[in-house]
Amino acid sequence: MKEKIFLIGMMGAGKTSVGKWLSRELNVPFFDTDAMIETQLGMSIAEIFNKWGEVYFRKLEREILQTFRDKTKCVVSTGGGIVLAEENRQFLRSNGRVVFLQAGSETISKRLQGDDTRPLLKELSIETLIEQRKKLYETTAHFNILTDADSISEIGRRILTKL
Ligand SMILES: Nc1ncnc2c1ncn2[C@@H]1O[C@H](COP(=O)(O)OP(=O)(O)O)[C@@H](O)[C@H]1O
Ligand SMILES: O=C(O)C1=C[C@@H](OP(=O)(O)O)[C@@H](O)[C@H](O)C1
Ligand SMILES: [Mg+2]
Repeated sequence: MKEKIFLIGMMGAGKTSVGKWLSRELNVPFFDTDAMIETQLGMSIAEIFNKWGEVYFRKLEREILQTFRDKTKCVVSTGGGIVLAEENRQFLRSNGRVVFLQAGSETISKRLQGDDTRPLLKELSIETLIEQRKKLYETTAHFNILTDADSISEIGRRILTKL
């Protein structure tokens, strides 16, 4: 593998889990944009949304993404809303291989049941978010992978065959 791999897709699609698996398999560093933001501020994503709001979070997210310009081989799991900014969509496509992890709303609801770490779900339904973002994920990614029926390692292996 010569390049950076960016995982995009809805919350609960498995970006963080599959990204960790891929980085272990490929023996390259793993990054998660949400974890990087949390470390930078010393606050959880939910706390950042609560205290500073989504607009500020998106600014941090854009800045964090830019730090990958100078990095080489690695796996990057992004936050589900990274594609909302045109600047990020362009950056992702021109700086690595972009994989859209796709999951249906039922799968996502099941996976995120009882989860209180994703503040946006308090305001918007999963269906609405999919509706708003599906096209953006599709046009940003080099290819997509359906994740509803497979385990994390199976999804990881399917990505490896397509890279
Ligand atoms: N393919 C899968 N099968 C079953 N559970 C999964 C799968 N992918 C992710 N999960 C579970 O769904 C939840 C959200 O996964 P996560 O990797 O954090 O997704 P994302 O980073 O895309 O929001 C976690 O509890 C994770 O264990
Ligand atoms: O879809 C979104 O807008 C968000 C997804 C989250 O990341 P995951 O996709 O890893 O859950 C996190 O960045 C934040 O809660 C906002
Ligand atoms: Mg994640």
